[in-house]
Amino acid sequence: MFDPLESLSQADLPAVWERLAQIAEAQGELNIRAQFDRDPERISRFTREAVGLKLDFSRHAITPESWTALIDLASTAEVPQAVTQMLSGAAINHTEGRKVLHCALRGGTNKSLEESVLVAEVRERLAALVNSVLRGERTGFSGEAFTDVVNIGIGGSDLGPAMVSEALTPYHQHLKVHFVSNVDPSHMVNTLAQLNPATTLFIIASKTFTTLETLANAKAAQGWLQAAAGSEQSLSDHFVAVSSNVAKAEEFGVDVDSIYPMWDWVGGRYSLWSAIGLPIAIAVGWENFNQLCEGAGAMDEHFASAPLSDNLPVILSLLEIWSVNMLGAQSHAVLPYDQNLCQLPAFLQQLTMESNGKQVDRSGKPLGRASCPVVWGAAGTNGQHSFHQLLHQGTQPVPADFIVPMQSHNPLADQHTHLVTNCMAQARALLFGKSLQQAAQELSDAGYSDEAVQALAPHKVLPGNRPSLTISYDKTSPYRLGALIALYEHKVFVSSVIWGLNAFDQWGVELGKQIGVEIYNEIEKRRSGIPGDAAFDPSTEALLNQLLASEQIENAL
Ligand SMILES: O=P(O)(O)OC[C@H]1O[C@](O)(CO)[C@@H](O)[C@@H]1O
Repeated sequence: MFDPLESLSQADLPAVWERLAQIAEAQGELNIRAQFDRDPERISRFTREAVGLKLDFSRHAITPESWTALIDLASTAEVPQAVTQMLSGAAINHTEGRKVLHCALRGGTNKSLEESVLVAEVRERLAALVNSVLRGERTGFSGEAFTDVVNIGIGGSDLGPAMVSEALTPYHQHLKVHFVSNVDPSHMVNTLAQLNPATTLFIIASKTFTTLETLANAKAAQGWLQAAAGSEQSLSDHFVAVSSNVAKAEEFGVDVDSIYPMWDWVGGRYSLWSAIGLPIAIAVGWENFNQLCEGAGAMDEHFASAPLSDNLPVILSLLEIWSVNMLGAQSHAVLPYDQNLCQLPAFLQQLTMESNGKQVDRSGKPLGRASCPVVWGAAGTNGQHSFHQLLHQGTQPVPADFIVPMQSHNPLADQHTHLVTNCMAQARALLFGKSLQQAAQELSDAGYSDEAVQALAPHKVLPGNRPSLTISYDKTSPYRLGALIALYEHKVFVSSVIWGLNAFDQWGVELGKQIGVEIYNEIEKRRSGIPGDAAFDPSTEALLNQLLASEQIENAL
């Protein structure tokens, strides 16, 4: 198994890790607030801007000394060399022998790649499809224009397109886009209940075209349409497929002219820029989809060329490394103060945790240190009325990313000002907290007895000193969103280089799929009275028997 990143000479890394550990130990729990008094330059020292995204990381538990050592870590890990390898098309996904070229889908920093030709061809076909659907030229079996599009896909073939489509709601054209991912029949049934078969277009999105959930849902869609159209009608205009497995899509029954290829050098969770982004392009129109890709392309340029200390993805990664490996953070909150970005945390969960949730290094040896934190979050201000309690008073500090546009697409009275001020207030409350003395003073000012003050005050203490950063920008436009997503994609890559792991495979998801097939086959046998030959653990057996018994009860009714 050839690994192009083996050429990185990271021999001095252990010494830099050691130095970081010493700094962290000497620092202890850094009083972040005090750093602002000590260093009047702190804001400018720890704020950077690129592609219209302003990153203020002055509220993280870093000092000029630890920051210099962190930059040294990125440099000693040869991050710039790894970036060059990725962008030039080296097969850095070495466990699958694949290149990692999602950047080539959005212009690419390396225009001479042979893959760019393929990208251009497919984009031309996609633009034609999007325009014909939006203009009502491609029609369904009744000759009526499509009004609704259902994307059937899961994981990377769902989360990115669904998140972006919702994020860009203000740019929507006239077609409604729906997403069905779960094999739970309720997802498909609930979606179809709102739709007219004659005017519904389905996109079957699956890189492999072997994913159980997607194939089951695609079959259900075929049945639903056929039942409505009658068997003599051709349904070919109702189906489009996106896949790197064109033969399988054709075998399924999709017309070859309606199959849009992607390639094994695009990872599923990095694929929204490929034909997998088709539902986005139909939702917002081709020009806006292009803008999304251009914003990402601009972030690629920044990533490839900015010095480490000004490089936004590198900075996000180093803050993650510091928080996880030196301060012991086990989770990371993402808090977009933009309702349209409410699916961003779910998207970042797959991007981050499927990429870096790994325990061995590139050569298969145990990492020996923590890797990816648990990523979670929700749109503000909703999260404030739910889990922010834990952020403020829980026993584990959770570094938080606040993401906030300064302008709304929907000016409505003073609501956007309230939204942004809440974002500012949360970051400030996390940092400053409330001391026991302040809590006691507030209570006695409110007229509580001394006894009540003593009893209540500890419950009202917020320790503060909890790290956060802010990414602020003008407005959630396609271009800005493209840059934001690419920022996080590259952050994940930088962390993987520093941890020394492969961010682009996902072997951990396979075992559950295999066992699922074994259990399903066993159920089929037992249902048809054939004695089962597989023996599972008692807990699985108990559930399996419960399922069969409940089917018998249902059948008897
Ligand atoms: O696009 P496909 O091949 O259907 O895969 C869907 C998703 O399934 C996974 O392989 C995980 O099961 C993801 O990596 C991927 O995004």
